[in-house]
Amino acid sequence: MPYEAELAHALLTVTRATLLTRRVFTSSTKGTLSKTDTSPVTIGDFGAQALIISSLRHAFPNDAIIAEEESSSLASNPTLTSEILSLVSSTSLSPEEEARLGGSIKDESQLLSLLDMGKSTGGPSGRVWALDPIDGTKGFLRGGQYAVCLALIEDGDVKVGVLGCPNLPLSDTAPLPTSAPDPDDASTGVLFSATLGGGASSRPLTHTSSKPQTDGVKTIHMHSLQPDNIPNATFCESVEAAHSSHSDSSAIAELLHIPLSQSVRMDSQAKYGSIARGAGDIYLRLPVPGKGYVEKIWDHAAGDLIVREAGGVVTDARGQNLDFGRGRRLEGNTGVVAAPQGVHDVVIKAVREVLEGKKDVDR
Ligand SMILES: Nc1ncnc2c1ncn2[C@@H]1O[C@H](COP(=O)(O)O)[C@@H](O)[C@H]1OP(=O)(O)O
Ligand SMILES: [Mg+2]
Ligand SMILES: [Mg+2]
Ligand SMILES: [Mg+2]
Repeated sequence: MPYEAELAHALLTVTRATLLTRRVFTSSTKGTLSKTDTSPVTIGDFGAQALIISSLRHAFPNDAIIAEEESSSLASNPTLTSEILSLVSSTSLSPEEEARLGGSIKDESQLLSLLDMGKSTGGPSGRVWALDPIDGTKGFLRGGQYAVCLALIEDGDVKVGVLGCPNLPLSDTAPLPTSAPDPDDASTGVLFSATLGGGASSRPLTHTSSKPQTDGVKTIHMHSLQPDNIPNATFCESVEAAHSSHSDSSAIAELLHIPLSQSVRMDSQAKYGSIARGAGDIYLRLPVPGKGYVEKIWDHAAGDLIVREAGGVVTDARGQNLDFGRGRRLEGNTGVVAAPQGVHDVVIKAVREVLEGKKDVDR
């Protein structure tokens, strides 16, 4: 199977990092800092990024990396740096698995230099890994959903995508969660993955060295929805109204005769994983007027491939494919609309009708 080695590595490194973030999630102190753009970052984000970059440098030394965080956000904070080092030094993987990932991080200076190895500018050619060590940091801090996201992009196309979603139910048939998860519940925690042309899968996040990662793997599919049954669809969107316009999504739902009670708000790329396994149907991310926000590739690459491989279509709000070959951001796209193949056209028509009806608004 093409990209088999890359997928196996991505699954293991995302597992190790997600288990680290879970330890921070359940701890009372998360070492939260505010970045220059005022968004939050925690020792969980830094720890997960350093571990994943370290393993990628070990296994694929010639590949470029684009990652969200950088060491300057730590603002030379020695207390937090040493907390992160102790966090990355404790592992629940076996010695063999640790060896596959290149082992642990030696000291603070290695930790800081690894954090800064995700500064590639990307572009239309070559291999680049896109990493979001914690997507949905606000959800992570609120006790809600978050995801550890890693994708391999080659010549602008996503070839491998893995999402670690520690707070989603393991069961593919469980409904979209609407309340805070119980992190101690053994039926919580799932990994989603896909390779281009190889389909999409889910598997348990719970990991012990005696339980290989091939245990519990299931192929996942979106619901096959047709225009006639759109009113039965469930849609999901960001919790944060600053990230996706809630008023536009309500207007679109009304046009499609989808009751608003069928909307679920959750943080992070857990939305992509949820619709890919049929625990929801449509993901709407609608530009907020006046913001001019350009989406980052690490917020979408893995989810885009997982949904497409599960039988969905992912475009921006104008119906254009997401273009991952334009650098660190999705410079050619605005918003995201992900839906099953059978209804994506109808959903885009409604999205355009609502957004174009407000053309006078700066967006
Ligand atoms: N104005 C914005 N519009 C859309 N997405 C945003 C905006 N500001 C931040 N984000 C990003 O949205 C992602 C979370 O999405 P969701 O709300 O669906 O969970 C985060 O990665 C966050 O980036 P950041 O890391 O800078 O906070
Ligand atoms: Mg993110
Ligand atoms: Mg993040
Ligand atoms: Mg962030």
